[in-house]
Amino acid sequence: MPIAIQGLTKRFGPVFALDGIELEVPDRAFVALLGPSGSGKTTLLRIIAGLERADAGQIRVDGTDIAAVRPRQRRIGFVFQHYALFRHMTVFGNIAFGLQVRPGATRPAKSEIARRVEELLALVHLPGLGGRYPRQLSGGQRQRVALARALAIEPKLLLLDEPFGALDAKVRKELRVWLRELHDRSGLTSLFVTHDQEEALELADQVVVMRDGRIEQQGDPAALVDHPATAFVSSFLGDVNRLPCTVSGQGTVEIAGLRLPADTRGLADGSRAIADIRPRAIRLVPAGTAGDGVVAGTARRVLHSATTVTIEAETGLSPDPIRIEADRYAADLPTLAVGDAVALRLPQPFVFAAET
Ligand SMILES: Nc1ncnc2c1ncn2[C@@H]1O[C@H](COP(=O)(O)OP(=O)(O)OP(=O)(O)O)[C@@H](O)[C@H]1O
Repeated sequence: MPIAIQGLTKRFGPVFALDGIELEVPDRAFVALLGPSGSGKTTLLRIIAGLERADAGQIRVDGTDIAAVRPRQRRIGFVFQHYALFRHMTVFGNIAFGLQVRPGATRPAKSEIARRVEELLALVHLPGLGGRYPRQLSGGQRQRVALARALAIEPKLLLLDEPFGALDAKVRKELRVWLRELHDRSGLTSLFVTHDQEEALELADQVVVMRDGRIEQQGDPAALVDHPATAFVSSFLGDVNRLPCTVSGQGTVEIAGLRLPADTRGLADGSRAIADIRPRAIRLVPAGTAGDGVVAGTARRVLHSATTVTIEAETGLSPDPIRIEADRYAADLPTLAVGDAVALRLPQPFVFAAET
């Protein structure tokens, strides 16, 4: 079901948890709400779910203002990180709960509930585990039961608040791939809260970046990564080298004498700006190489991780060394030691007005 949110505002004392949110979510979309702690993600989800009331604004789900619909009748399923399973109930009992508490006329027959629960257990890849208690399950299995419980009421809209936040990285990765498949198969519209940018970019069709109760930028993952609208989005979506620069003509910036092409629209010639360059976008070229966008430097640190090599190089372009991140299995990666001469080929940076 499509969601349309207009002017949604929520204050807690002096804090604007939400400050005039405008958001359109198309039918069947998988949308990630991404933002730092306290940016308003959970509050937005709780208001849609009916667990919290907005001070102002409107939410329409499938064209209907949900303020007039009781939470139970909204057909919204939710899975929250801390919204634990009922410990004293079996897996079966947990999943069946939403159907069993329906008023008489709309409550399915016992046999029908049993059939649905079995179907859901198969869907979340836990067949035959209906008789277990939550304590007899792993963290990942518990979250899948929580998802089956949310799906039991046949929601049109699924709200997920860091559902895998407490799980280890490997299980988390497996579950998010699986969740995306489940979303695609079931025809749901899903809103997923995370503060993990990798998770948001990998999972979602649309990513909404929030900051201080406002939407900073919204778009598909590629648009956000390739065209961050603000310095905040640029640094929030991944590691950046942030270099002071000057706008030196249409489509060019100068960083300590080095000229680079850049999208400088909206910035005045001669104005001070910042140039963001991702460590992964920098190429190491043989020392001594000259040419456009190439700067010479000296390696000051070389750090090895399981899959990458991070080099910090002093170049004179910025007070701090520039970080370069390379795939450690790249065929052309030179072996470097601290103190070696290096040359870096810089890509087109993201440029923003200097922060005042
Ligand atoms: N019940 C409450 N009472 C007072 N302030 C609240 C309440 N709930 C949220 N806030 C405040 O509203 C702001 C937004 O909080 P919210 O939980 O929505 O952020 P969030 O982006 O989900 O953060 P996190 O990633 O840490 O969960 C924060 O400043 C928070 O302290």
